[in-house]
Amino acid sequence: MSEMTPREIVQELDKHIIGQQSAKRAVAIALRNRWRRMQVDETLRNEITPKNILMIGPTGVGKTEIARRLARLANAPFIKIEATKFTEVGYVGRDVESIIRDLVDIAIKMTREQEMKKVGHRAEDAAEERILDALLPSPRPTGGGFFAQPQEEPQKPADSDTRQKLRKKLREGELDEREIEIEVSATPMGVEIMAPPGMEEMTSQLQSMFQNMSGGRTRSRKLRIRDAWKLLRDEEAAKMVNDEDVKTRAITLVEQNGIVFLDEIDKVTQRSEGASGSADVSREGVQRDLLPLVEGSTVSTKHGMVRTDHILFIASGAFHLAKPSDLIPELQGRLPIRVELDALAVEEFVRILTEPDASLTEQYTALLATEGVTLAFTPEGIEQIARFAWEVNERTENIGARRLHTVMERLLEEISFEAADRSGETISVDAALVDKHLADLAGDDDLSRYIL
Ligand SMILES: Nc1ncnc2c1ncn2[C@@H]1O[C@H](COP(=O)(O)OP(=O)(O)OP(=O)(O)O)[C@@H](O)[C@H]1O
Repeated sequence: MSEMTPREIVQELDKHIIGQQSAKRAVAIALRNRWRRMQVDETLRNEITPKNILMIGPTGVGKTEIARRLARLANAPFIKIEATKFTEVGYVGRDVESIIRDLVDIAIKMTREQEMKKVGHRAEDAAEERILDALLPSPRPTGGGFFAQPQEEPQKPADSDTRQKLRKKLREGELDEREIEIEVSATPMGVEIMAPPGMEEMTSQLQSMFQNMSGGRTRSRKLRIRDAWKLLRDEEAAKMVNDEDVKTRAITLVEQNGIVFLDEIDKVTQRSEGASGSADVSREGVQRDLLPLVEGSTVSTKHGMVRTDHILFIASGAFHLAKPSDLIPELQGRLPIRVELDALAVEEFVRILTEPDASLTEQYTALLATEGVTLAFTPEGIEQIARFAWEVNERTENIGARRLHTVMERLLEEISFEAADRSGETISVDAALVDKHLADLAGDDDLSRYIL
């Protein structure tokens, strides 16, 4: 659990997202409240539910980015889902509980990766032994035991001279390209088991039944040592990680720390674009379906039951036509914190291009540096890019900061293509260069619509 104070959280978010202070503050408080909740005594703790957030703002201004970065800071499992997905043809009636199931899958993956990292060193040692065993015939008189299985040996034999030499070479990477034959566990059968809704727990039982049937079988593979090493390391790490532990921890992680980002919530209100007759019913139906999740219910997943009471929900929408008050009252009540995000103008675009960690200009500069080309952005050049992106947004469709990606790609297309032949050059991205590459698009709305 993150122990960062709201101020620290906002400072961290500032490294990636320009402006939008009230949204940053709201999510920072929500995160800190989780920590606070864990400090109060247990009876009270169970009563305290998160104050969910409704983010209101046009597309591409950082709503998702704020939530995603927050999740990363908090090491929280995170899922983004479009509320409208549940109104699509073919999806009608698709149970919204799948959001939680997907979130649990994400948490399992996160937890397993963390656990594998923890046993990393031990796994690397074990992999090294197995490679040495494959390189050196086993010292024991076991007949054809060329591929010894160290995990079954009660004690490690002392290194012989040759083994020591090989170990040294192996560590220095001298043997990387050499081929060896190793025994690896046969990949589990490609059986994907789908259980009917509500009976997801059955899937994991069936899955493990199938896995037992394939029962620890191995097959031998010929691989370069470099590849074999990775494979064996992962295999050893997987053996050291306890799946049941991972499951339990992942479920706790979801229950206590999970974040669900519900995008386009405004589109499932009655007043949303193109709303008519029967569509209204299904839109409101989606809100009704979502309500139990947000209010707190138990969802059955293939890894176990998950309570949703303490999951943080961040709903978001542009609310151009609909208003938050068009949501069903119960849902409005469950999204008590309202924050508005501002539309972005030229000034913000300039900052987005240059200030965040790994900003777009930094990314392109680094990419072209690999070709020996130095990109030098001048302040006027950046200003011009920002202005251009803003104008296209105004004239065609406002897609917020996303426009910067398409504009930058277009601007640097020629340079990217030729970079390999221009090693050693320094290219100044100034106002003149920006004009030269983008001028033909500047006056042509139709062309802009297609290209940018
Ligand atoms: N204020 C900002 N600062 C830095 N980058 C931003 C900002 N706003 C948007 N971006 C960048 O623009 C892209 C799109 O932003 P984001 O996904 O947050 O949009 P959004 O507001 O959630 O829109 P939508 O509701 O359509 O999903 C991201 O790559 C993000 O990095």
